[in-house]
Amino acid sequence: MELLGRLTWVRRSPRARLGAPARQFSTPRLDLALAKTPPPASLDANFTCFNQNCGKTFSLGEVRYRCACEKNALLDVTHDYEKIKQAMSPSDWRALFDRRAGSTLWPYGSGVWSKKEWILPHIDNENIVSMFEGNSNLFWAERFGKTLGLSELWIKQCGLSHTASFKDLGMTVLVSQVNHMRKTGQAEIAAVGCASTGDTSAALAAYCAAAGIPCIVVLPRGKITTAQLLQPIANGAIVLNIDTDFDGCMKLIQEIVGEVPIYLANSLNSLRIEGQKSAALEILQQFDWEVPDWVVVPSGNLGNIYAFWKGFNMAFELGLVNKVPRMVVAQAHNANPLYRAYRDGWTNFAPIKAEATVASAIQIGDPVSIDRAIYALNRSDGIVEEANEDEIMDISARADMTGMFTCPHTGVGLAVVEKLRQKGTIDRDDRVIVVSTAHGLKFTQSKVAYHEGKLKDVISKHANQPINLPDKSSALIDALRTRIKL
Ligand SMILES: C[S@@+](CC[C@H](N)C(=O)[O-])C[C@H]1O[C@@H](n2cnc3c(N)ncnc32)[C@H](O)[C@@H]1O
Ligand SMILES: C[S@@+](CC[C@H](N)C(=O)[O-])C[C@H]1O[C@@H](n2cnc3c(N)ncnc32)[C@H](O)[C@@H]1O
Ligand SMILES: Cc1ncc(COP(=O)(O)O)c(C=O)c1O
Repeated sequence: MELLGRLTWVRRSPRARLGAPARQFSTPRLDLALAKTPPPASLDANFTCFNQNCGKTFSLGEVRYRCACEKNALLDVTHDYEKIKQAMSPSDWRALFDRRAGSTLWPYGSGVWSKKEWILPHIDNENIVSMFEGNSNLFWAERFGKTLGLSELWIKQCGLSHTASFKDLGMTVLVSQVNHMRKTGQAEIAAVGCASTGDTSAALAAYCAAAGIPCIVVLPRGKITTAQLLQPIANGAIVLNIDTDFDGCMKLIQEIVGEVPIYLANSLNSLRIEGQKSAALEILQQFDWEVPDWVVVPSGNLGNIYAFWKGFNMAFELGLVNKVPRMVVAQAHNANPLYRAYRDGWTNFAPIKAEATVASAIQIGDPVSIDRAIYALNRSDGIVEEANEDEIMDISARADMTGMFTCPHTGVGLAVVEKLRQKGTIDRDDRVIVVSTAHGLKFTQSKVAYHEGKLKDVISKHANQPINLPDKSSALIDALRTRIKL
């Protein structure tokens, strides 16, 4: 309670300092200035069974992760497209989103909450837990793109975020809904919990700490980076380190949430997908609502590929754009169950035991969102491609030498682009987006090992070592002359 009180104080402080009156969260006058026609309050969203033949719906206020049908199917948050169309024309929706992006207005300046009516329309603005996430840069990899024979390679830098991965986008939505349910007394939720390969737990811990909600994270011991482990520790989460892999942690957390009032925050929970889809809408905004040709998403549990497709498809179905890009799932060879199924013509999907990979956040062999991913790929003429350890680290090093600082997952995406370009699947003039899912600074261990030439199965062709020298200018100049013409 005390922390919740403090959050209110944080939000009030800028206005208080300016001597402004007490905070009005949903500021209708400002919203009017941002959108000539404010959307009606009647928009709403529900959980719907992902199995199209079932169609059961449930309130978002219910604690529920799967349908009640015999298939135990996943859920999807659904919106009434007719109501959205009636509320405003496509050009007015585009204008509203463009005006809000990056503005100072709570909560609409957030990249996620700037699309509130398409995400969680019903939630009270004062119950939203936001760190003004999203609005991440779309980096034009001009020099690096040329080396791959591409004129338009763009990197959506989702790692430029509060906890340094795309997980913030989904977690603001999930934790806001939990906060809303706790505040309105809709559900008894003692804590929120997740299994994680490191980034989900970091995001959950931060958003829970901001809201004053207890947080539990279940981690595969020794299989995440030091930076990722430190994040939930610093944010005061209860950190459970288990001698298993991510798939094992996922099973454990699902068993736990069935028995005690802990709310599940993995992307099995479709609320996460709703926030993550906002990054697709941002990409459209960043191209002035022109649709790119390819969007490549490094994937593990397969929630994010569906989230991106859903964002693009929503803009298409609602008439804001005229097509959906081709979606590409990029997997690490050591954790490639979807790639195997795709390669075999979708005849059979079988979970695997994922092996260790430098792309440790996607070391997942039994992806929960398998049905969502196949659905998205089938509807976007999608592709699955893989990259091995050497390919991941080699391309990451080459990209870094053109000014990036890639995490290994972004390396998987880049390696896949290189392969598809070499095969001629991607054309020279195609507009290609690689989703950078996390910040490279969370994954320094593998980068250091690469430059020291110590990584298993990797040839460090582009290793760059610091040159240790005595405290003498002549020694510096001699050393420089061995590297550049002076
Ligand atoms: C300085 S306040 C200005 C007041 C604002 N016009 C309003 O809605 O009342 C807005 C800025 O604070 C930021 N911000 C970040 N976290 C916030 C939070 N938790 N609550 C409110 N604003 C936040 C955003 O960067 C935003 O640009
Ligand atoms: C995709 S371009 C769209 C073209 C743009 N309207 C123009 O001025 O030509 C705009 C986006 O690219 C981004 N951007 C990042 N690095 C850039 C760079 N080096 N050159 C151009 N745009 C860059 C920003 O995120 C920006 O939102
Ligand atoms: C950095 C990073 N990239 C990619 C992924 C994969 O996303 P998804 O599990 O939704 O496929 C994750 C998390 O699992 C991640 O942390």
